[in-house]
Amino acid sequence: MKRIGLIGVGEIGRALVEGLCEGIDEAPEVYLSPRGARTAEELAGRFETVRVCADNQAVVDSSEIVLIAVRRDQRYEALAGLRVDGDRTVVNVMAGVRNDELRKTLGGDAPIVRAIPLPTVRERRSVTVTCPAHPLVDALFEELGGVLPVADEAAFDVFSALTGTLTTHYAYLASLTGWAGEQGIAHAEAERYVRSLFQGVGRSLGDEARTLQQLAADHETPGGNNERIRTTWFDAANSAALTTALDGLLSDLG
Ligand SMILES: NC(=O)C1=CN([C@@H]2O[C@H](COP(=O)(O)OP(=O)(O)OC[C@H]3O[C@@H](n4cnc5c(N)ncnc54)[C@H](OP(=O)(O)O)[C@@H]3O)[C@@H](O)[C@H]2O)C=CC1
Repeated sequence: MKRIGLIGVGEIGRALVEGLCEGIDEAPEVYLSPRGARTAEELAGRFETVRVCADNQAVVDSSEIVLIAVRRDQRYEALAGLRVDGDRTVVNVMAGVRNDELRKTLGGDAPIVRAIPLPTVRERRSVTVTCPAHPLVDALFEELGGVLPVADEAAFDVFSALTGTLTTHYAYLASLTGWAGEQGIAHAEAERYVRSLFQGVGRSLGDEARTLQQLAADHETPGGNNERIRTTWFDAANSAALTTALDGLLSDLG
């Protein structure tokens, strides 16, 4: 049975513990840092294999894999004086902290793997990008919905940039709803309809036999309404603006 430690039991930490333990017969042992006390206590109360440790070093000492899930600026305090030797593996989930930066803050010579878990690990439905590949860590994320190991942090940054597009998607749907409201449609009706439209998109994305281009083509009548909006709104200028925003984000991540 795996022993997993978690330093930083906040939003993503909770999602990871729930994904690892909820409804699992042989859940791993999970050791939590004491900070984020309310969440840590609640998780330990809910899951038999979850325990809260006295301090962060006790988390390390109890675990084979140690996930570091504090905020970037909290890492100095969280990791001060901590030693993680080579018989353990560290998973760095902090956005914007490269593995070599973390290495400088962390005592010991444990291998460090970077990862981007998303909140849907809670339902074991999220593909997690890791760097570099590591058998234990990749097996852990495989159980949480899948793993996508990449060769270097330059590739990792490209995937990080993609995760930055999620809330824009919700804002786009809210804009569609707002536009319908301006045409006199009741907000609740517009929102219900937009949600239903795009839940259909979500389901069709699960059909991996068709490429994204095929899915778009299959939903579009030549000369029809979808083609009209795609070509008049998502035109060359709009597409170039998206590329510029992603390029800017990528260069800041690097
Ligand atoms: N939220 C997300 O969807 C994702 C987040 N991440 C990354 O995960 C990290 C955490 O994000 P998120 O969960 O949203 O943040 P939260 O603020 O929700 O959680 C941070 C947790 O760290 C705890 N903490 C602070 N200082 C220490 C310390 N010295 N020792 C132990 N624990 C400490 C906090 O405890 P207290 O409440 O007591 O201050 C809190 O529980 C970030 O680096 C973020 O970039 C990565 C992928 C997705």
